[in-house]
Amino acid sequence: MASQQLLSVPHLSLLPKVSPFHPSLSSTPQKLTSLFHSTTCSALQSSSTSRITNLQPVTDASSQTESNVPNETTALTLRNICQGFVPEHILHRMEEIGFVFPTDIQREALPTLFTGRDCILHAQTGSGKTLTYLLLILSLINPQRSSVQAVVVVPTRELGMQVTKVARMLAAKSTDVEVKGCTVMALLDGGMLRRHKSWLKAEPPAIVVATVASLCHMLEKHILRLDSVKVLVVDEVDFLFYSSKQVGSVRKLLTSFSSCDKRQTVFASASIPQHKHFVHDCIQQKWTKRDVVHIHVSAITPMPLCLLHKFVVCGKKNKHQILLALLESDAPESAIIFVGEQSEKSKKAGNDPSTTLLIELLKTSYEGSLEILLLEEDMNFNSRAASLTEIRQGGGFLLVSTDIAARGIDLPETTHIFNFDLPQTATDYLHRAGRAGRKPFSDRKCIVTNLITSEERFVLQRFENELMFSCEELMF
Ligand SMILES: Nc1ncnc2c1ncn2[C@@H]1O[C@H](COP(=O)(O)OP(=O)(O)OP(=O)(O)O)[C@@H](O)[C@H]1O
Repeated sequence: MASQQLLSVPHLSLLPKVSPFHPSLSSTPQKLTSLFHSTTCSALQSSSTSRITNLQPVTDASSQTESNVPNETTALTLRNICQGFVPEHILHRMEEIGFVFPTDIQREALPTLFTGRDCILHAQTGSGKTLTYLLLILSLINPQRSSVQAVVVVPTRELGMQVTKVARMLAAKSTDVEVKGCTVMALLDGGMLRRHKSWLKAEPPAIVVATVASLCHMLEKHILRLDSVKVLVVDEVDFLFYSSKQVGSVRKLLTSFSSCDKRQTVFASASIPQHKHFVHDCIQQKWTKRDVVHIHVSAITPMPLCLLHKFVVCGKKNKHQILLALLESDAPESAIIFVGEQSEKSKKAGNDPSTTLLIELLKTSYEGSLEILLLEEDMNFNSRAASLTEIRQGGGFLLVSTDIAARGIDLPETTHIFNFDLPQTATDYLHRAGRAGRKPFSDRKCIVTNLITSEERFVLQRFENELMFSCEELMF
């Protein structure tokens, strides 16, 4: 069967076409083994033991060491993996930003991606999937060509802005080398589409980061064409396929607006439910080529090990007071408080949404120093952008949000997550929790606390079973 064929050991020819001067070949044979081993493991089975140090028991969130940083003299670097594929000035920039050692997904996926194969990047939240696919894109772009050569599709404007920022940082024009930088366009819902139309016609950018609706609008109006696209990335692919209303447009994008034979296709997410089925669909539906590789890192522990999970059983009436008490006792450096979306029934009844009530409570009763911010779907795009900009300007924050902040948003300062309302599914729990613990080489433990009623205990237990983590009860 096709899917079995995919998961078999790759041929030696799948090894990256490394130049004889590649540093990985110039030193020890061990390094060649390491590159091959990564590719083999990834296509064969789930792997990754690189965070084994995190298995040690911990007691609190304040033990802040950096002991997971690889040994500088012996470890494989991102440069080792990318040299010969990614232009030197981009490697230089990458190191300047601080990306020196590969995370597990980068080490395992990049060699396979550089061979040109379609890949499904399936790795924990905060594991560095964005840099993985951006390095592939930057290895293929020709900045001299005036055409769209790579497209990254994202589910929300916020995630799109974040990916654009990282892409622009890496692809910026180099000052000391005569190399043209490549342009990155953010084609996102709520943006100025008229201005983008003129830009696309006058001088097409090399990379487009887009939300589905805005991208399809441009394609349908023939303002943008995907003929010269070498790589198409769909980030948070399971969300776009299974949870959003845009699945029809995503399918069209993958099959009608472009053909999988003419591009390299990359899907990324921390959660791909029934992934074997998904791989099968990818081939059957021609979303990818037949030899697509599913690269699954940390399959046994989908939940990052740096997260500690707790719960407090409380009544609906004293939830607010419990939250205030937790904020005082835990003293987070920065936190996200997730609240469920208001139901249609509650809206019709004219009730205030929980987010508004919570913000009011915090503004009047929270005595800490963190800045209180709100992010939810119903806000206009400018207010949404303002909230995230304020966060990114530094200083501690207390962000009250619906699930709009649950996917992809990277706020590495976040030390605590509070589920004021439980999420709907285990997958949603995974992504909410994963907004904390986003420093790949840090040993820092972050805390996820759930405020639940006694009837919700079994729901949380189900999430624990499904995601293989355990939650400790806090007594108040
Ligand atoms: N090689 C690296 N060295 C140091 N930091 C890195 C490296 N790669 C990525 N990071 C950092 O790790 C954080 C998480 O990366 P990223 O946002 O790509 O995670 P992700 O896998 O896409 O997570 P999610 O599934 O939640 O979207 C970011 O702050 C990023 O800058």
